[in-house]
Amino acid sequence: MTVPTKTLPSGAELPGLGLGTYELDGQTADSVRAALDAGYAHIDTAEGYHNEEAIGDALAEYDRDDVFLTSKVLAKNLNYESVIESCEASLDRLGTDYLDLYLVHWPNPAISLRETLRAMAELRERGLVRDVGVSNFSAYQLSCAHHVSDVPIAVNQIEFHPWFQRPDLVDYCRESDTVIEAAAPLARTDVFGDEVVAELAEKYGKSPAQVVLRWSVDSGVVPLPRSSTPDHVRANADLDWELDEADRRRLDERDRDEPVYDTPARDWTSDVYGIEQ
Ligand SMILES: NC(=O)C1=CN([C@@H]2O[C@H](COP(=O)(O)OP(=O)(O)OC[C@H]3O[C@@H](n4cnc5c(N)ncnc54)[C@H](OP(=O)(O)O)[C@@H]3O)[C@@H](O)[C@H]2O)C=CC1
Repeated sequence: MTVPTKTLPSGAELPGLGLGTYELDGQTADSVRAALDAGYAHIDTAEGYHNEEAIGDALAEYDRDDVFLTSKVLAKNLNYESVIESCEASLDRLGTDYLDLYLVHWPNPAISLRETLRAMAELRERGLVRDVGVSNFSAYQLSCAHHVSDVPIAVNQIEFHPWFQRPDLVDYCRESDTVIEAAAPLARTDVFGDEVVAELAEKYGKSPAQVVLRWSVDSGVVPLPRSSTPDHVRANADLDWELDEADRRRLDERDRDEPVYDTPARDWTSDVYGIEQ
């Protein structure tokens, strides 16, 4: 697989493709094994996915230092003590003594962002996490995070796929040196029905998933496709081919501003989420 890595503030290299694990349920450990055997070096989980123990079981069969491991703290656990406790509990369930990346799963305007990020900095200082970041933050919320944090905000994990390309948020992430990870990069299969995706899959002899993932990587984001089907896990790592520039641009033009999971009402603005927190 030819996927460029991204250098994070700690100096670590973030692999350019990761396995998503949301709702893998009983398939979690087998999917993680299939991914690591297929050459993935990056697993994305969260305390909210209730699968960290299964991931830990699978990881125990591999060299921990060969895997880039991300988890996330739930939005309800963003006060100082809860962030620390959540991270320690995730480490325990995952059977590891560090996370490569720890993310704030969703913003929570009821809890001080400064306090949350102070706890994230403490975790980094203690060596429990190597880099910290956020998820589902709007451009405004991300700018607040950069403003109040004592440690660099390495990543914003956001919904991103051909039907939901979020150009303003993507531009701000780039301007602020924040790596974008693509959650729901396959739009939970919805985008497979897009006529241009289908046409390009036919043209290149690839699956719609492979076309969308190749385009994601070419767009500069880090896709996190989830699959419970080992053949799909392996196929999604087949990125050793190229989309023509003109075809890539055709996919750029498929944006419909249409999320599969993002809730615009959660995109709080300055009224409730100010930098003075
Ligand atoms: N930070 C956040 O709030 C969020 C983070 N995420 C992260 O992003 C990851 C991916 O997003 P997710 O919402 O899970 O959905 P995806 O966009 O990755 O879509 C998953 C679906 O695609 C199918 N699929 C995967 N590969 C193929 C293939 N090659 N051919 C056919 N079908 C395929 C899977 O079915 P099958 O199992 O049969 O292969 C599954 O139904 C999550 O697991 C999570 O890690 C996602 C949402 C929110």
